[in-house]
Amino acid sequence: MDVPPVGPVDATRVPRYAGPATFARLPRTDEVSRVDVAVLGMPFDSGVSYRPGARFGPSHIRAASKLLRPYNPALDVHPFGTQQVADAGDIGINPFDLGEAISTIEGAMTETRASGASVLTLGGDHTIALPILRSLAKDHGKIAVLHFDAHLDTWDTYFGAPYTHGTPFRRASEEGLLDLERCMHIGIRGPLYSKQDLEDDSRLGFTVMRSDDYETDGVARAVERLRKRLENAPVYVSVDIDVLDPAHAPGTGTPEAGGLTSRELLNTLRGLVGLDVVGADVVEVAPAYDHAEITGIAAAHVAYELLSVLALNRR
Ligand SMILES: N=C(N)NCCCC(=O)O
Ligand SMILES: [Zn+2]
Ligand SMILES: [Zn+2]
Repeated sequence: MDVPPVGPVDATRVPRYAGPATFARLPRTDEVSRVDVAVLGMPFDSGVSYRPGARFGPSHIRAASKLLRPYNPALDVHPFGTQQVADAGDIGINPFDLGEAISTIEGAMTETRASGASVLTLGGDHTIALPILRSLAKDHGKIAVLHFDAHLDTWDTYFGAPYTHGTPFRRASEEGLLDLERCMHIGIRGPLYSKQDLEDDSRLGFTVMRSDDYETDGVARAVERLRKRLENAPVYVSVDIDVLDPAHAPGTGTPEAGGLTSRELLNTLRGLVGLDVVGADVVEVAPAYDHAEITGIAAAHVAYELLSVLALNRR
């Protein structure tokens, strides 16, 4: 790297509560000559089945990211120091036309990646994972999805509608975008529509590490299982913030009791170092139901750990 990357604004010189409004106070993509990782906001929630509001997720996560510091001791890495991370802003997505929204998202994803940048997406509801996977599969072939969520999101339709936040991974599987031997959910819990949901899910390519499995097996076993499942494949990491217990993430649209702690989630993400992570998202942050930025802070830290993994993988 000839020119050193531009890092965050120095908090010892410009107070954190002063601008800029970018993720972690990083530069915008148009302020730097090279971008290794773009943080891209997708304010969109027309796919939700219950509480709306994830369209305000990107700005909430950015606001909650102001306190992040440059060095991550847990992974011994400077996530903004060894790669150029920059904020690509939000894309304008049609809230009234789902078909157009999905094609806008795929187009923006492909365009942002065109110069070789990896993309970390701030959602938005979980519908956005489908067009993101369509874009990634064009370059990487079949993708291994590591999906952190209380929900399977492999359901078929709601009100007959095929594109919703509860159905992206079923569509992705049907479209041949997924490596059916290498996808995994982490954090699944709560009531389903029927037992058949789990049978369909397995046929669509997923194995399940349940939220309850953390009680008996813990983080180390989770990391062992996911590494075995996802090695030697292009990995997409999708983090629905409702994978966390509502105590750790109240600000979300379809909360389920009995979830992961933020410590369990962050530690599990640290176990991804060395896997071929080709993209990631943090979705379903709905600030209207948040308190004291609890959910925003959790999401910002999830993004920070993902950026740390990308930084280490680049070495
Ligand atoms: N992807 C999220 N967060 N939720 C899906 C819930 C679908 C349902 O209402 O059953
Ligand atoms: Zn969910
Ligand atoms: Zn989800």
